[in-house]
Formats: sequence, structure tokens, C-alpha cells
Amino acid sequence: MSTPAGQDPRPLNRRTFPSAPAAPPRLVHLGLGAFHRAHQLWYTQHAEADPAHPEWGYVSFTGRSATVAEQLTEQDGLYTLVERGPEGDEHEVVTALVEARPADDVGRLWELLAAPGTAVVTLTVTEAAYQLGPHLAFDAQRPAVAADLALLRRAYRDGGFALDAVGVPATPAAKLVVGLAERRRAGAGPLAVVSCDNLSANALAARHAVQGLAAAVDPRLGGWIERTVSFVATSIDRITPRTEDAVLGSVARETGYSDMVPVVTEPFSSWVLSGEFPAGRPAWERAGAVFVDDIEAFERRKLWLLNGAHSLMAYAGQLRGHATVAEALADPVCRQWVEQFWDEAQQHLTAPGLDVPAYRAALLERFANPRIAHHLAQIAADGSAKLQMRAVPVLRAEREAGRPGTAAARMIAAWTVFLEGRTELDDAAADQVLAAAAGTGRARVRALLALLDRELAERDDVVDLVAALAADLR
Ligand SMILES: NC(=O)c1ccc[n+]([C@@H]2O[C@H](COP(=O)([O-])OP(=O)(O)OC[C@H]3O[C@@H](n4cnc5c(N)ncnc54)[C@H](O)[C@@H]3O)[C@@H](O)[C@H]2O)c1
Ligand SMILES: O=P(O)(O)OC[C@@H](O)[C@@H](O)[C@H](O)[C@H](O)CO
Repeated sequence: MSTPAGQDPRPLNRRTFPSAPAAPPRLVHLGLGAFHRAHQLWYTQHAEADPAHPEWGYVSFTGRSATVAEQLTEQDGLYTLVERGPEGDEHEVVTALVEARPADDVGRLWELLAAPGTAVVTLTVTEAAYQLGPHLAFDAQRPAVAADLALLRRAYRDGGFALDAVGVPATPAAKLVVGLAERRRAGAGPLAVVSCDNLSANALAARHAVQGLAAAVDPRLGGWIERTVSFVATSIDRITPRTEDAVLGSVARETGYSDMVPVVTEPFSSWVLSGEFPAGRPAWERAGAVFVDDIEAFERRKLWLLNGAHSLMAYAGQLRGHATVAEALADPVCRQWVEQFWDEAQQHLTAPGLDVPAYRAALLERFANPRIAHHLAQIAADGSAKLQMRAVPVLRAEREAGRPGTAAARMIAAWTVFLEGRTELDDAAADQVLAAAAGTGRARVRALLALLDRELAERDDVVDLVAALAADLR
């Protein structure tokens, strides 16, 4: 597929790329970023029984900026997925995206949600976008939620929304509430909402965010969502860093197409799902997805071992001068901290079938892939939300078992040191984090810990442990 020497690469679209028929739009996605392109769209493409007559097309909306939607629209939704193994790259053009839409095109979103043919909504909007309180509870006091609630209440009349009066809500949950109300009004029947974000209990998180908001607008709408919408839980896995510019050139050379928005991902991929799809779904199992009755153990294994190690390296690794996951893992000190954290987490991953030793061995190989530049700075974003799911549960479980939980506490300690001297932060709760980080000594550690877990922050022995580990890291 490479470009003959001296020839310019062709543009990539459904006219230039052979056999790229567009499937009917039956899937909707919020958060058209790198991961959606490496994961759900790839699974959907590989689920088709007859690629010449695909049955499931995705209409995907960006979360905020319109740029990716504009670039993908120029390419009729086509893009190149680069599977980057330790030895080389495999290129594949993905055709399952039939419309790429900007975040503010809520008119199209609501039209699709009201259509009986739409069967599934998936989400990759980041952990922080769910805007939930402690224990994933709906929290109407959070500023973004309060603003959307006021907006929705103003526009709600006679059991439905006056769409012109809604404008563009800020949170994904509010966009879905309006769309689901439109579905109710249209009598279009049930559908499934599938969170593919790295959250523990992501189905519950999506349910609480959406149903909580709907019920606050009108309890009858909340009740309809509870009866009609299936919130499906997932454990999703495929390491997909932000695309670096150099990839554009290598994709053009290797494929002969100039693609503005290729995505680089690792060869490994996994998708475990649990829940009902009342309006149908692609046969994702054909592409390797696994459907289970109880997902919690899989979810914990992935969030604690993979994402936990990532966050530990993101903070401790950067403090030790490393820029990528592969570099941090090659440092024997970081590697030992990761292994110690895994030893702690493993004590609480005892469900049958998890095969933690094999999972750990595979993770070491995946992290060490020298050709994937997974930047620690990207993983370090939104630490205040991520550490609640990656460090706190292991620390709590260790303490309940009568052990100190030193390795999990080190992840939190590294975060507190990483925050020192910062005046800006890539965190959805940046204001609160920076305010807590502005203190000194034990009070500072306690204030930061309180953002992760109020109960742990009240325990002097935990504060002392984190403070001592932080001192060691400086
Ligand atoms: N990248 C991975 O390896 C990976 C693997 C598993 C799961 N995930 C999940 O997917 C999410 C997205 O990852 P990505 O690599 O695609 O990132 P990305 O930066 O490429 O895309 C993120 C998308 O989410 C949107 N978004 C961000 N904040 C938002 C907000 N507050 N409200 C609404 N939309 C918002 C962005 O606009 C963008 O469309 C992660 O946060 C994680 O939960 C990622
Ligand atoms: O995507 P985030 O920001 O939730 O977390 C960063 C990484 O830990 C994460 O993207 C992993 O690479 C991914 O979860 C692997 O499947």
C-alpha cells in the first residue's frame, strides 16, 4: 500500500479508498478522541459479518473542540489505525465512523437519540466529565452540574424540553438527558448507554450522572430512564497515547494516503462488557469482546494493575526525570515501586479466573514497548479523579487487612510532591487541588488527601505515612 517513489500521497476518503461503504448510523458516541478510534470503532469494524455490507455505523461527537470532527469529516470519517508492536507497525483504515460531529452539534445528537434505529450510545469523555460526588453519587452542587440543571429546568415544559431554549449544555450527562427525553417523546423505545471510561463501576457512574440529573429536572423523566435505558458496564483496555505529528509522515509513506488524523495504538486490545442491549448491538464478540455476568473483578484488575501502575509512574517517574512509561519502567527504582504496588493490589484480586501473574507479566511487556511513546504528562492529568480509583481502593483494602499500604500510599505521596510549586494544573478540579497544594507540611498532605478520600484524610497514621513517603521522594 506504500506510495511509489516521487508520487504524492492521495487524500483519504470514501471515494479514494477502495471498498469503504458507509453503514447506517445506529451507534452514537460522545468523546471522539484517540481511544474511541483505537477501540470501539475498531471493534465495530471487525464485528461486521460482511464488510461489503456493514450494518453498524457510528456517529461520533467530539467532547469539546471541533477540530478532529472537521478533519475526519474531510476524510468521510476514514482514518488509519497504526498498530505499533515492538518490532514494527501494521496499518489499517477504519471505515465504521460514518459521521464525525463537533461537540456543540446537539441538534444532530438529539435527532439520533430520538431515532428508533439508534441502539447504543458509548462514552469516552474522561473520568472527570461525569462530575459526580463521593461514592459516585449525583451531586447537584457541582458548578457544572448546577449550571446545566438550571438550564434544563428553564427549558422543560409539559414533560419535554423546548430544544431552542436549551442551547448547548456543558456536561455530557445533560446532553444525554435532553436526547433521552426526545426519545421518550418519540416513543422510540429502549437503548443501551455504555461508558468506556476508566472508572470503577462505570455503568453506575453513567447511570447516576444521567438519571440523577433527569430526576432533578422531573422525577417522571428520571423514572422513565430507569425503566428504559440499560447502563452497560465495561472494562476497556488498549494503550493509546496522543498521536505525535511524525506519524502523519510515516502513515503517508506506508499507506499512500495522506491522513490528517491517524491514531497509534498497541497490538493488545480487550473489551469486557456486562449488561443488556435492548435495541441490539454489533456482534463485538466476533472481534474478541467478551460478555460476562459479573464484571467487577475484571474491572479492578485492569484499573488497579494497569492504570494504577500508570499513575504511579506518571508522578514518581516524572519526579525521577522520566518522560514516558517505557523510560520509567526501565528505571529499577520505579520498576520496584510498581511491583510493590502490584503485590499489594494482588492481595485483593482473588476472584477465580483473573490469573494475576500472567496479567502482570503481560503488562510488563506492554509497558516496555519502546516504540509506543506514552507520555507520563498525559497520564498525570486529572490526578484528583484518577487516584480515587487507582490508589485509594488498594490503600483502604490494605489497611482493612491490617497492613500499612505503603506502595499505594507512595502513589499519593508522589502526586503531592508532583504538585509542589505548580500554579497551573491539567485537572478538572484544578482550583481545589491548587488551593489544597498551597499549604505546607502535614496540613497540606491532609488537605490533598481529603480530595481523594475524606475518611483517610482524618487518620493521622495515613497522613504521616504519606508525608514520610513524600519526604523520601523529594
Ligand atoms: N487512551 C487510552 O489508552 C484509553 C484506554 C482506556 C480508556 N480510555 C478512556 O477514554 C478516555 C479518553 O481517552 P482518549 O485517549 O480518547 O483521550 P483524548 O484526549 O484523545 O479524547 C478525549 C475526548 O473526551 C473529550 N472530553 C475531555 N474532557 C471532557 C469533558 N469534561 N466533557 C466532555 N468531553 C470531554 C475530549 O473533547 C475528547 O473528545 C480516557 O479519559 C479514559 O477514560 C482511554
Ligand atoms: O486515559 P486516562 O487518562 O484515563 O488514563 C491514562 C492511562 O492510564 C490509560 O489511558 C491507559 O493507557 C488505558 O487505560 C489502557 O487501556
